[in-house]
Amino acid sequence: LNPDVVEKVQNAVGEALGVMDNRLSNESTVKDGQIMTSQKANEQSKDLQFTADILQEVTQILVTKYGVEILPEANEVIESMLGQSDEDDSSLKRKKRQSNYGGGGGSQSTPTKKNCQVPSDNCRQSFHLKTRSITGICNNLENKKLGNSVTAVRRLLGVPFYDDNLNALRTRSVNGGTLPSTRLISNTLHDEGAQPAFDGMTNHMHMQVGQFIAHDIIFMPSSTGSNGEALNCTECNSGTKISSNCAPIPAPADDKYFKPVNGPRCIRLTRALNGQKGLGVRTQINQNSHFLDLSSVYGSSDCEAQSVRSNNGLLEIYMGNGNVLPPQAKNDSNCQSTSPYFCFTCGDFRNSLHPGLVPLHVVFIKEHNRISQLLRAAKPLQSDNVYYQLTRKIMIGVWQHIVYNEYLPRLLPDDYINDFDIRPGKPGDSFYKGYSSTTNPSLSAEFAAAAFRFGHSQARKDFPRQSNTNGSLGTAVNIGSNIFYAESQYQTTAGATESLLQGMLYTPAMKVDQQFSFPIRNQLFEIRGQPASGVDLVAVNIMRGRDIGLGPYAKYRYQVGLPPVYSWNDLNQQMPPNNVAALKTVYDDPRDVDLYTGILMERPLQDGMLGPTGSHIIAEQFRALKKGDRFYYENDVGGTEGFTRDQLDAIRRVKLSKILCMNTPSMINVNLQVFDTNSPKVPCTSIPEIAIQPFIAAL
Ligand code: HEM
Ligand SMILES: [Ca+2]
Repeated sequence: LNPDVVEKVQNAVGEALGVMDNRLSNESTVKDGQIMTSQKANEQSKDLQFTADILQEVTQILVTKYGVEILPEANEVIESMLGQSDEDDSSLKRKKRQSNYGGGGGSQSTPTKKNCQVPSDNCRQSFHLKTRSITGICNNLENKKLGNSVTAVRRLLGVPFYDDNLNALRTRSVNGGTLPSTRLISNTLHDEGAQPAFDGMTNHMHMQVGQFIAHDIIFMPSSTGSNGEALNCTECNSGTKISSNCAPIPAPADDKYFKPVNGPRCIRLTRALNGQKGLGVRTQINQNSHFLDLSSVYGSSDCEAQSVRSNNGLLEIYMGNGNVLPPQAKNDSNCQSTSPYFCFTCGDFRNSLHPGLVPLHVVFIKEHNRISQLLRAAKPLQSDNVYYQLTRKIMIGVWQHIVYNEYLPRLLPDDYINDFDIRPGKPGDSFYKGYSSTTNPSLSAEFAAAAFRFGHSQARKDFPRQSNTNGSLGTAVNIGSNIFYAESQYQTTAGATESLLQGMLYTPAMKVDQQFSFPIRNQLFEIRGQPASGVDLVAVNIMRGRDIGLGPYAKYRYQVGLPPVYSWNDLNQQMPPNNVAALKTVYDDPRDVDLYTGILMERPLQDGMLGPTGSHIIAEQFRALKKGDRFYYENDVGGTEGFTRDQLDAIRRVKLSKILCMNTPSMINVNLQVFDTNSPKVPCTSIPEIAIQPFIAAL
């Protein structure tokens, strides 16, 4: 190490700690729960943030003084200060504690009610050859942290797009002007208008399963204050006054919903948590295991996994007035409904976000318990863990099959399914042979913050309740006043979770287009009786893209095989003329268009819901999640315990509609095509349930 660089780095660290301490004294935070959020950081993420924020500050100081050229050498110095292992209580971390860091604030997302036994991270142990870990560790035997929870997201173009190339949100037009506020973009381009367009074919269940997939594979936590509490990023000047991790969105002066009060009004936004591990660019993390492994049911940390388990292989449930619900989260301060209508504890913190989500959690918990009980009934002498692990393995296989066999084909055109090799086999087909330990399964930032948020366009303004005969049961539950309110799940006379579930099967989703329903654009996280206390999810999505350094739409066109953009006319091939005209009214230049907006403005491909850019980013991600997952259900990887041919065939015959039937007592008939609003209804009994015998044989 060059002593000169060592000294420069040490000085910069000292200076950075001073800056951070100074900021600390200005930083105003609020107690957990006072600001409703879905992106709540757990302790492990918070711990990363404290170091990362300092590293980012050190980077700024060094770059300002010596230019970016110093970073590679400076990084070597930092590495030696941080020590080799993440777990080390390195000198930088100790310094951070001395300077008041180290975070208090308990967390509901890491419950401590049980002793959590963390499996060894020695990937050679037989556990890891047979069993998919909860966190994702050792899925990849060569690079054990690949796809693990609390690791970085991937960037499709390799680099982020920041104004300073390091950390600062993109604010400038290619013409030198300022980019439009994302709320202005939302108002101008994404308002629903007078005639909301429903999807002619696809039901609301497709939306709901999409979100369940999202909550399995991506959880990008928001930054917290240095005491571990939530930042209050509501005021327009909070980015300078409160924390550089605030990025509030200015509302236009003539905004119809977020009206000015004593001056300009902003929509709150906290920047995604920075988890950079060295000097250089800001880096966002995924707090869930990246793999498609039902993290939403089983959790993404070992403690979280324990907190949803019961005994005899079962998952915990709560019986509310005769209805099965997930266990109650009595200490969840984020929950807006109060005793006795608590929100719930599931593998994913966001489970009680809105009324459509809990019913699906219930179905998967019940299916786990149903299968586990079948196994135990057949071979009663095994341990809790044996039933749990085998059931979990079956459930994840079934889930992956549903995603690749039923969900994706409705979203993506056939040629994308073929080109990206994401079509699952049929019963009798051979194993999948494409596993590759060099494929990075991690979530791409572009998928997480743009492409896969297409589903927000499918969300209706409400969740109608329906009986099995298609009759309406009570009034529809609207979204706007039910974000993190859980009463609707307890309303037995209105059919509790079951009527919400059936409502999603029998009512259409909104069409995937640039329009969003009113509550999505105005009432996310709104507190009842306090209009405009929430956020605009569309404005947030676009701003999130700038926050995490997504490039503008035009930058991705080459990657997805489209010609470059120099003028507005170059967009005509992929976008209807009306959409290009609309874009012109808000953006200065076609090369400024944000990725999320660009994706939604494209004309959908034939047999698909999205245009070429969204379809490509999504297909690429699901290829990575298949090819890069050693435990992908169709695999036969030497040394890894997968499924036998009989077991695989049993899974390949599973249909989501049957799982909904088996776990919804009032359901007698079901859509033959589960995501088809107009599908003929058939008796549940006419669809076979999973053949359990091949799995019992393995016990
Ligand atoms: C009523 C339905 C829904 C609501 C209210 C909702 C709400 C939200 C909220 C509040 C966020 C966090 C935004 C942020 O802070 O950046 C979010 C993120 C996200 N949503 Fe949704 N969502 C819904 C449905 C869906 C659907 C159907 C999909 C996919 C098909 C989806 C995919 C995503 C993804 C990928 C993220 C990013 C998650 C992360 O980075 O952690 N959502 N959603
Ligand atoms: Ca996962």
